[in-house]
Amino acid sequence: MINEKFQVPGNLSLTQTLDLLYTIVQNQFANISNKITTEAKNDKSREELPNVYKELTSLLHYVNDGLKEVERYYNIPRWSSLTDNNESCKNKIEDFQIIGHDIRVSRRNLLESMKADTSQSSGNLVGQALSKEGETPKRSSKFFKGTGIQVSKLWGNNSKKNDKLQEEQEAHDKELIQKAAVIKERRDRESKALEEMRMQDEIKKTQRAKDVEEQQKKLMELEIEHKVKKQIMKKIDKKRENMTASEVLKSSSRNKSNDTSTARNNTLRSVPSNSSDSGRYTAEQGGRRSFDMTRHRLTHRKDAMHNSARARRTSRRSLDITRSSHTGDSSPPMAPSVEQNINKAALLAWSQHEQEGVTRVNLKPTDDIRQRKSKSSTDMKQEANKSRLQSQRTNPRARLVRSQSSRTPSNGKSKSEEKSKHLAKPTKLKPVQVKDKGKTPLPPPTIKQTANELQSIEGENVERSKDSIENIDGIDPAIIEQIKSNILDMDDEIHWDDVAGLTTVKTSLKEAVVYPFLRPDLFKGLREPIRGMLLFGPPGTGKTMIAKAIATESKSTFFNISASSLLSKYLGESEKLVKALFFMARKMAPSIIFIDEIDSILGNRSDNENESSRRIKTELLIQWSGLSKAAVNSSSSTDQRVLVLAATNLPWVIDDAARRRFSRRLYVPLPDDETRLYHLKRLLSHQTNNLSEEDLREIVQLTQGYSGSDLTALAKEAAMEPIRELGDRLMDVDFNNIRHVEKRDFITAMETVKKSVSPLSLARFDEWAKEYGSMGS
Ligand SMILES: Nc1ncnc2c1ncn2[C@@H]1O[C@H](COP(=O)(O)OP(=O)(O)OP(=O)(O)O)[C@@H](O)[C@H]1O
Repeated sequence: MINEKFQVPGNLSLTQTLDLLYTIVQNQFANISNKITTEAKNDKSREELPNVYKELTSLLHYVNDGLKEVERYYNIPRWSSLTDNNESCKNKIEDFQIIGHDIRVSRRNLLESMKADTSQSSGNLVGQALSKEGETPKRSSKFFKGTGIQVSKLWGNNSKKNDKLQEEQEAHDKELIQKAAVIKERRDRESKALEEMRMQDEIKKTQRAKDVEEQQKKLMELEIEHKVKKQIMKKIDKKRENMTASEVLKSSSRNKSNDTSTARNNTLRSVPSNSSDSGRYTAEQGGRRSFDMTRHRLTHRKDAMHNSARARRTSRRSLDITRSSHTGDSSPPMAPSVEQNINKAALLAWSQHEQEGVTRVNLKPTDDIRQRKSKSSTDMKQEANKSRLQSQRTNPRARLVRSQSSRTPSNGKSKSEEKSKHLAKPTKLKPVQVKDKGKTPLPPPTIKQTANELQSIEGENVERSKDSIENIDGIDPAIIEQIKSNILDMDDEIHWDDVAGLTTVKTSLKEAVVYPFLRPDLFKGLREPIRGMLLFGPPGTGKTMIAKAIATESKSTFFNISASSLLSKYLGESEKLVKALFFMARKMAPSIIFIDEIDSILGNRSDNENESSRRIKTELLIQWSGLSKAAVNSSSSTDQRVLVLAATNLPWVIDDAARRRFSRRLYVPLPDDETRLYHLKRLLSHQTNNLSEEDLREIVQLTQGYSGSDLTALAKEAAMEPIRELGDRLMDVDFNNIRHVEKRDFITAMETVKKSVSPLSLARFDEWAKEYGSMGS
């Protein structure tokens, strides 16, 4: 290889060619270096050293010629100008200088070692070596001219055997070696600096990550601290409220004064307001409730706060009175610990009395306190029983849920009065068990009785809520108006009988929606009603009709929405509308929010989706989820009776997130023979006709694949035929003289009204129904 000349491969760039040459030289030099180490150790092979020296010189020639070839091939006038713009070339040239330095050093060392051998032996190794050197290249290179270095000087060697030349060469070698050493040093420095920079970067990165971690930790700690504080504050507040209530009760029962009895009443009122979640309500509250729940809640909360504050003031006063009357002097108030004990005892007595109807106190206070406590708890028990009985008398809903243990007979009031009390029912009620010892409980009401009572209450609610939608607190009246005019559907009354066929669909809907809405008492827990149902199928199969029929049959408020009724030209209005819609639906429960063509609102998300429709979609999904959450967290049956019912002809377009929320997906298929017959009969029932059962069956056969709406259109078209025949006589003809509709009219109409659903789309519906839905017929 060394004796050959380097050839520039045509397909490489300059840098690649330099790389190739460098790799060849590097490998050759590595081989020669190996030889030097092995041969220098072996006496016999030392004779080979001159050859090795020659190889080193040839390698220098090879590099020299190779670089000249590169110069020629790439037409490089000056290496220095090239390297100014080309960093990688510059580095490569430096690499050549370094390897040149290494080759020269090895060659010099080898020469030294041969000189030493010559002085010892008779042979002249140096002479041999020098005589074996190749010829000095004749053409000088411009290589390194800019830097004052010339290839001829860098790589050339003196083939002259005289010492002078040799010395010159050595001096030159030294110079080059020094230069190469400088380059090497600079490179080392640079790589060291680079390494340092990299290390510093690493340190900075690690430090930054640590800082972020610490900040997150601190934030988390702060959050936890905040939460804990909040919980503690809540507990303290609750305790304080309860304590105040019990204090007032205690003192009022003892003093029996007018002032303290007012405080007691107020306190009794305020207790449930603070613990409305527990679902206990007093009779006064129930009686006072207006139907407008939101306003009522706000007013009630205000009242409760007011009463509670008054109660606290009164209780403090009454506690002082009690204290002074008990001690008989005007001594300073009791030490806080004793006061706390009294409070605790009263609180415990009150809560246990509430739960069990018996007094049991676990604290062990002083005799004095014990006396007061037992007395007050007995008083409290009587008070609570009294108030409960009163509550049962005045609050029918409360009586209803409590009637299993104690039924109070009607107190002779008129039906309308009773109804008005029904309307004033509280939203959240839980059965409160009162142990009336010694009394035989009346038999529980039958399911039918309970259902009837519930139904009458709920029916009244719907009526009232429809009247009072003008002013629902918290909703912009303009939005209410929009919902009322565009969405709330109060006109159409469609019953099951109006919908032809679809028995399976009807049965499923009755089970999933109608019965749970009518009998919320039966459909609780696992049986709780679903909150999302999808009706899908070809167009005109009666999906909208079914939705309306559900609303009628379940006595629900029907909100009928579509994409157009939701889209508002004002930014952000649509979301408000959606929010208000769900809010109203809850208020007016049982309700059905029917979304026709849901694919246009909740279709698959895409990149080119319009921003406002994306926002509506998100709001709709949020509100829908909120409905489920409200139901889960609520003990009230009304909250649970809001259903999102949707219809689509393109179920496969619906977004996955929306599809998931439809617990049931019912296929509403094309009508079968029997359904078409039933539908035809219903359509013709208001039209004079001569069609026999046989004619009808024939038409049914001819209308295979017709949808419900196709059939309606066909019947309308057929009914027009006798009129068309009249032509201009139409204006004078007597109604009774118009001929009846006949089979031939249907045959003629079939030429105009054809089926609208293609077999291909039917196959697609079947496929989707198999995968995601349930079949209906
Ligand atoms: N099963 C049916 N019983 C009685 N009438 C039906 C039935 N199916 C369809 N129709 C008739 O077709 C008309 C359109 O029905 P409807 O709007 O309920 O269909 P749809 O499935 O909601 O259609 P789209 O998917 O196009 O909204 C109804 O007004 C009714 O006259």
